[in-house]
Order: sequence, then C-alpha cells, then structure tokens
Amino acid sequence: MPLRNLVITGFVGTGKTTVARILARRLGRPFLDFDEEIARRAGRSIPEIFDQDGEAAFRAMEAALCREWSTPRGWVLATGGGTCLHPANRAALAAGGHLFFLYADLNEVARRLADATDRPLLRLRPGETLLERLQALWNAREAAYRAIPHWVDTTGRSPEAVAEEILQRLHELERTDDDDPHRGPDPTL
Ligand SMILES: Nc1ncnc2c1ncn2[C@@H]1O[C@H](COP(=O)(O)OP(=O)(O)OP(=O)(O)O)[C@@H](O)[C@H]1O
Ligand SMILES: O=C(O)C1=C[C@@H](O)[C@@H](O)[C@H](O)C1
Ligand SMILES: [Mg+2]
Repeated sequence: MPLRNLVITGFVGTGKTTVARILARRLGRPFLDFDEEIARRAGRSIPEIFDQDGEAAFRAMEAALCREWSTPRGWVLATGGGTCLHPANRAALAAGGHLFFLYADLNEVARRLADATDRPLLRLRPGETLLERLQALWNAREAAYRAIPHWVDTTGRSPEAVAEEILQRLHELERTDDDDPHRGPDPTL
C-alpha cells in the first residue's frame, strides 16, 4: 500500500508552496504545486487563465487535479488557497492523504504579499488596502476552511519551523493512523 500523500493547504500567501517544498526535500518525496501544474497544463499564468477564461474555468482545472490526487501515492502536494473550500475537493484529497491547513495573522500575510502581483483575487478595489482585501476574503471563507483538519499557525515562524512542526504531527498521525478527515477543526483553536 503506497504512503498517503502529504497535502499542504491553507489561506492565500501563508507559505503552502514554500513549506511543501521543504517538506518534500526533508522526506525525500516528490512534490507537486497545484497552481504551477495548472499553469503548466494551460501554458499560461494564473492571472491569464482568470482573465481569459474566468475563475470558474480555473476552479474546474483545480477540481480535476483533486480527483487525480484522491489516491495515496506518497507525494507532497501544495494546493492553491481556494482549492479546499469545495467539499468535493477536500474529500478527494483527504481520501488519498493527510491534510494540513496553514494560516497566519492577516497583517503578516499582507506584509509577505506586499509586492506580489500574481494573485488575481488580491487585486484591490479603488481605495481598498491589501489588508482589507485579505480580511474580506478570510471572512467569506473561514466557515469552509474550518472543515479542514490539522491547522498550523505560521505567524512569526520561519518556513523551516513550520515544516518541522508538520513533520512531527505527521509522524504522530502515521503512528496512530488516526486521521479522520471528517472530525472538524483542531479543538485547541
Ligand atoms: N513562514 C514564513 N515567514 C515569512 N515569509 C514567508 C513564510 N512562508 C512563506 N513566506 C513568503 O510569503 C510569500 C508567499 O509564500 P508562498 O508562495 O509559499 O505562499 P502560498 O501559500 O503558496 O501562496 P498561494 O496561496 O498564492 O499559493 C513568499 O514570498 C514566501 O517567501
Ligand atoms: O485563494 C485563492 O483562491 C487562490 C490562491 C492561489 O493559490 C491561486 O490558486 C489562485 O490565485 C486562487
Ligand atoms: Mg502557492
């Protein structure tokens, strides 16, 4: 039986790609970033896909990837920030892997993303600040995110420290094999 995948999901800009890369290196496992894979398959950047085909087309490509990754293959996967909002995507990824959800104080996310231009959902409306945009996105999504197990706070912590915590929690999950994806958010939150 192949190892379950290790799926790093979370809010936009919380370090999914960065942390998952570190984890893949530390575990010696192959790595796939969903956003990079979607851009590669489309032969276009994510902003171009959103602008030319619309968000729904992007979400359909994301859902297709989730279905492809619903079986255990021992990979480390980084999802996009909106991937696990959809219950069917969440269920597919949880069927093949352990999910960890990264989050951070939104002031810190805003600092990390201050110069980023490649996230279409963070385009500012007139007069809006990045922090306000992030807060609006978080408010709209928080209830759906809470259905994802195993939250990891990345606030004030290096990507290496976040990866280390996930490794320790993963070893514990693999030891007890007690990862019920339906049991809801971490009760310590
Ligand atoms: N723990 C951290 N501390 C400080 N900066 C970080 C941390 N993790 C990631 N970063 C920085 O924040 C930015 C966003 O990181 P990254 O692209 O890995 O986030 P993401 O969650 O994959 O974003 P997206 O939702 O767009 O896929 C990058 O500039 C990265 O170097
Ligand atoms: O939070 C989101 O919905 C997104 C996050 C990015 O990772 C990309 O998947 C895309 O920009 C959408
Ligand atoms: Mg990413």
